[in-house]
Amino acid sequence: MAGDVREWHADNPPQTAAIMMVISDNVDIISIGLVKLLQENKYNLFLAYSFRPYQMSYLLTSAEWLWESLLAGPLTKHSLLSESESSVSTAMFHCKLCRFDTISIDNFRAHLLSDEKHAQEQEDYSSLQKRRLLFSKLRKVKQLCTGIMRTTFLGLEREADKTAKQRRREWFNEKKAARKYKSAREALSPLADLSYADQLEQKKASIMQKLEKLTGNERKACPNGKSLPELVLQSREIGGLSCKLEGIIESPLTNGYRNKCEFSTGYSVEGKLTVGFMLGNFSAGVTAVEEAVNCPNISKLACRYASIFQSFLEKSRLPVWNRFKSCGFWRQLTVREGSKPGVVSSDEDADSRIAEVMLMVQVCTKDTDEAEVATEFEELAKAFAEGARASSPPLPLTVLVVQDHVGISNVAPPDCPLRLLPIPMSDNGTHQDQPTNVLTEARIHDHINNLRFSISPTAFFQVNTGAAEKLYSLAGDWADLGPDTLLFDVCCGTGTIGLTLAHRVGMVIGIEMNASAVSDAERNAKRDQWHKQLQVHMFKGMCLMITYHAEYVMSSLLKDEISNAIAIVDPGYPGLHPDVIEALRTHPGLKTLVYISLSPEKLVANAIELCRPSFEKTGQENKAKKMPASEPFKPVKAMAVDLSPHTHYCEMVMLFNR
Ligand SMILES: C[S@@+](CC[C@H](N)C(=O)[O-])C[C@H]1O[C@@H](n2cnc3c(N)ncnc32)[C@H](O)[C@@H]1O
Repeated sequence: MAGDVREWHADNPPQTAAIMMVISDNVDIISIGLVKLLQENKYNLFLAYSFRPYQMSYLLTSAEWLWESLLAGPLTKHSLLSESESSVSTAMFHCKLCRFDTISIDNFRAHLLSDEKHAQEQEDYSSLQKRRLLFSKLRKVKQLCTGIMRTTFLGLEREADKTAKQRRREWFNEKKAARKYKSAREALSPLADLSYADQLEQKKASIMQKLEKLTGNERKACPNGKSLPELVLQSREIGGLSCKLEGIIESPLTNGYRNKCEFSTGYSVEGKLTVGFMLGNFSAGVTAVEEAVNCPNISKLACRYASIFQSFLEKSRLPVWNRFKSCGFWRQLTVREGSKPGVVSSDEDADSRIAEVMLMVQVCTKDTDEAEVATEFEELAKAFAEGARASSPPLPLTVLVVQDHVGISNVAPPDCPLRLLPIPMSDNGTHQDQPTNVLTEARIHDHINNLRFSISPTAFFQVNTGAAEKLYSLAGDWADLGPDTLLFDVCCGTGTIGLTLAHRVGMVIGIEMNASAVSDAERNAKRDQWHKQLQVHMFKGMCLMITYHAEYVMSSLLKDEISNAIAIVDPGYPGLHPDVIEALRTHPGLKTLVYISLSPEKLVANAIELCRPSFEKTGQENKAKKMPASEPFKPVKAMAVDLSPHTHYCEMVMLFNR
């Protein structure tokens, strides 16, 4: 029966005010299993039995009856053996032979003496006395529980007021929070079982929600008595959206499109040493690492390198990283791929786009013997080189680099020490002519709009090259560029946006905090292609890439005399710093802004600051509202761009002007 109750519970969202009646003579036996479940879910429980249980039940019941008296007629106080609110005392002694109940030990003794049948029971009299003591203790516990029940009843009444919808939502949220993925496919490609058209619909709907949210937040941000901002007024004509959503741009590839994959090391659910993906967050207690089986977004090449690394680790003398103890050696493998120029691959042969491969193995060399580390690195390079050659078709391997990171999480700072490992060319031990510990050549190349981009190990590069090309073209088209435009590429990474649009503007200034990405950007800008195409020279007027946090330099870069500036910002997850927003918003020469974001929530939060009307200060505003007097931006249009098929992520582009 306990099983039945559990099954019912599993099939039904918590019915906080549900009443459950248990009819059983074995309640004392089943109660241990049920007590936690029923208390946690605050079910309203009634018990009925044909005779009093030998032991009192620990269940918190609302009332208890003898079944016969329940059937005999209307419920009376007498027939109610236990009723939580009035705490009526229950019969404490029960004769199993003739089902005699009494609360008096003397009556019970007299009953036992009444005939021979009870002689045996009489012998147990002394044990009954002991039991009496126990029962009296239990009765106190029950009285205590009755008090708790009363409080629970008040809670139940309040709970009952909640709508079924609310309860259902809470139930699903709890389930979601407790969710642990069953497979790497579920964790990495949660939408893979939907058709691509359905995935796009889902993403579009989610972006529309964000646009509605922006309208709502702008309305809230407008002080009483002030006229509503234009975007709130115009939203009435477009279904509550803060601006029109033009649509969603599809990814050219839906399978094998990722050009960067980070594989963790660890142990699978079965305890097998694995190079793959964690099935959830470590902070949520998930530690299992599973192989990337059936994850359509990942290239076959990346999976092959993960499996070569896994075979190597099985033989290595050094341990894999232990997340609980924060110790171990081998931590992570990053596979980065560079694509050939102009190759249009299809979902079936997505790997045919790959021309160059960079492998970055993250280790923690702390407390490990240097000579042993050197030997292991040599064997690692050999394993990758041989594995790449033995694959069919052979895999490209351009750069092998080791990142030495001692931190707790695998996310290493960009200035973490890197070491370039020579890649053996063949079994006879000849090596590629590569210097060790010199990182000048630790780069692969990718192509966007037929331009070649250098990518160093820690530099950001969009993970879906084909879709990124569409994203940058859209940003360029919306930005309304001209030959005298000064284009600010804010958070420029390797300079992809600014450089792909440089031929359409007078000058590009890129701002990026990651020094090696800026060095890539400078190399990319200096290439012959730029000199020929644009007759530009670095730092002589056309393309300037600056290594700085945007918040420190934005206001000084936006000089007063600039009248034709356009900014394209792409800050990633953190969104724009308030100082950058203030600099952009308060410069009168900046009329157009294109915001690209993988985190539509952040975009919406920043958009509120960009579009909020500036009111005279009353001194009452909180810090977030202190925007110096300036003309607010208006959101003109938005577009979703799908850079991550099979996942929930979606890039959002929004055009603002004023
Ligand atoms: C989403 S990436 C975009 C890079 C580039 N626009 C592209 O598409 O390849 C965001 C970039 O912003 C940089 N970044 C983040 N916060 C920054 C800040 N406060 N100042 C300057 N750059 C920043 C990161 O290092 C990263 O390269």
